[in-house]
Amino acid sequence: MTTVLKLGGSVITDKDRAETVDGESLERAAAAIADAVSDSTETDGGLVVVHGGGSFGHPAADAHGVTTTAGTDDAGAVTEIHAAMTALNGFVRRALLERGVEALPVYPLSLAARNREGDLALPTESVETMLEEGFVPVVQGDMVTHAGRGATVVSGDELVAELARGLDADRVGLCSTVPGVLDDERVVDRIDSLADVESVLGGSESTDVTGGMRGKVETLLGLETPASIFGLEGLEGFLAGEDVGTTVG
Ligand SMILES: Nc1ncnc2c1ncn2[C@@H]1O[C@H](COP(=O)(O)OP(=O)(O)OP(=O)(O)O)[C@@H](O)[C@H]1O
Ligand SMILES: C=C(C)CCOP(=O)(O)O
Repeated sequence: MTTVLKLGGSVITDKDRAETVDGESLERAAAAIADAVSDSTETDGGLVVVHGGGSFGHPAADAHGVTTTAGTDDAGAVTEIHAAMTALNGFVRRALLERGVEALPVYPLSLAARNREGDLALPTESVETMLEEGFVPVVQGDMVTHAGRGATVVSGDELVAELARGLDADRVGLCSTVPGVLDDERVVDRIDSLADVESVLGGSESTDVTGGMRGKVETLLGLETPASIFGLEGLEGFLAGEDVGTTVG
């Protein structure tokens, strides 16, 4: 089984304090991943970890007026946003390495690009070889060059979708601050089309340049592999092969 798991920036950072990690949540996520990597047959085919921006990437991108569609030609701005994400990537990898997970960084800025239509091309050879060699790739939401627009943001959710396609992943999970997609505080079990949930989907409570829950569901609906959206309390279960939270697709 090849699994692609996103740790939402809203989970592993304090979204209301600039560039601050939520240490307790990151430790809890890293412990669940370390257990799964050492014990569970569910992750035998490899586990790719992707992480979002939280209070690292989003405020930096917002300050420069950059989103997934609004770009910049300013290399200083691109580097600043990229550096904020790289700093968070370092925290995630350190938490994993401390628990014996052989984590390696993957920086989409140097690997991926968007064409004029905004479609993302993400070569997967390096991630595939990392998996074959027993490493756990840790891929950050990032900036990418974008034909005709300089550089734009690439969200962790888009990277999850591209990696799931490119690696032909068996399981996809998005761990966020909510226990799933909520409809009046109740977790929606399954979403097959955007129309099912359009009225309840919103953005994010904090600064978020990539579309919050609505962007997440839209991105996941385009996938062949069903994807789960769940909270930190569902992470162990997801990694053990259980159905948790909301299934999209
Ligand atoms: N119907 C809904 N159900 C659940 N959450 C929703 C809904 N509508 C909007 N949201 C918001 O979506 C947020 C989750 O999206 P967000 O983009 O913040 O998560 P993330 O992927 O974990 O973080 P990041 O984008 O920083 O990586 C929730 O915290 C909530 O505020
Ligand atoms: C803001 C940047 C650079 C990445 C955002 O990724 P996301 O938090 O998954 O939407």
